[in-house]
Amino acid sequence: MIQSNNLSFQYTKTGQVFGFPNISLEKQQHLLILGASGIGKTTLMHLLAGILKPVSGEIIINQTALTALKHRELDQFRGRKIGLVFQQKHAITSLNVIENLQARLFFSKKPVNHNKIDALLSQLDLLEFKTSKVNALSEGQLQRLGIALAVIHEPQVILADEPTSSLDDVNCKIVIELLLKQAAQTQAHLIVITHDHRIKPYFQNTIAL
Ligand SMILES: Nc1ncnc2c1ncn2[C@@H]1O[C@H](COP(=O)(O)OP(=O)(O)OP(=O)(O)O)[C@@H](O)[C@H]1O
Repeated sequence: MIQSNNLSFQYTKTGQVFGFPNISLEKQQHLLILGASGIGKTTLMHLLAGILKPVSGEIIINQTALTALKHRELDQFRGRKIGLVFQQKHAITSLNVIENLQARLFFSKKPVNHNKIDALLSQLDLLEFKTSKVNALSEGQLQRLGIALAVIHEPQVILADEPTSSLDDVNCKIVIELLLKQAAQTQAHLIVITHDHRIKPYFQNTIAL
């Protein structure tokens, strides 16, 4: 269950005040958040991930009020319960594919299960690149690694920032279907924040910023 009420945010004391619509998702429901460039989509994603603290309002994820957590508790909560698919690829370039996944599990304090890692890499068509260095991967492979890094620790919420906007129609379909499949496998909520209207048909719940 995810709920947000009366969320607002300001980057600086005299800067623009961002107000966000309330979110209410029941178990396993997904959400598409649409909005034009600069409207505050990434800001909202960072609030939902606990990276930014709202000026007012509250966010509750499966009985935990993010807004009541202290800095360290919030970091732990994010590390264990949230999976982030970033706009920019964020794998560690000095490590290979499997080492990146192991590092992610280490930071989440989750055990390394090699069968699970192989199964995920296989689903994402990355198994043969398991020992490849990140900078040897293609753009599409890097994007799929981004998804693997977001879901390997089986988060309760997958937050994806513009995962499809730079993709052609074929790859857009592949990526959104992969994200939905991963969410279904771990019974996670999937929240996609984007200006890409092509993925609207995949979501029952939509909010426009
Ligand atoms: N760290 C920051 N300090 C001050 N202003 C910021 C900061 N980050 C973002 N902003 C401003 O806040 C507004 C919203 O930014 P945000 O990145 O949330 O928009 P967005 O809807 O995700 O845009 P895009 O689709 O172009 O990525 C923009 O005007 C941006 O310049």
